[in-house]
Amino acid sequence: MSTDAPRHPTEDALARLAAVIESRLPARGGDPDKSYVARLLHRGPDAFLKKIGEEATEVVMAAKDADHGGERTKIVNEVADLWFHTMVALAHYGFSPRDVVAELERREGTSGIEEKALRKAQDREASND
Ligand SMILES: N=c1c2ncn([C@@H]3O[C@H](COP(=O)(O)OP(=O)(O)OP(=O)(O)O)[C@@H](O)[C@H]3O)c2ncn1[C@@H]1O[C@H](COP(=O)(O)O)[C@@H](O)[C@H]1O
Repeated sequence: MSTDAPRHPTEDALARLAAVIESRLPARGGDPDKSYVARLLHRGPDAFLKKIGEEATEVVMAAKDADHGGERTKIVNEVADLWFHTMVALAHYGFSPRDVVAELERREGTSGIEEKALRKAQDREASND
């Protein structure tokens, strides 16, 4: 897990939340009776992975509602729920938001179209071997 210092206010907020989530891990003594995060982690991957699926669906529903004149801010609320639950999963698997940001930084400047073409060329080469 990365221990780099946060470099931006957004990262700072994510790093603070990640630190709280990590403090709720069973190995760190998180108490399922007092903490929602500790309860989710205590119940194991099926519990928080199911929440990620639900929250992702809620993001889609909020966006579709907004497309039909519904409240746009619901999108932000649902994405916050999704990010939060994915952060619980990251903590369980020993990662932090910094690791995700590092991956996005690694991809910076590479067009998805370029990346996909490269991947297909590599697949073709591998299947010719
Ligand atoms: N950001 C969040 C956060 N976002 C959402 N949630 C909870 O995630 C749950 C979302 O589930 P739903 O919206 O589906 O509501 P629900 O029907 O009550 O959920 P379930 O019964 O299905 O679990 C709710 O209980 C929310 O309160 C959060 N709970 C905690 N945090 C952060 O985590 C920190 C630690 O929380 P505790 O571990 O509870 O102290 C808090 O200080 C916050 O910073």
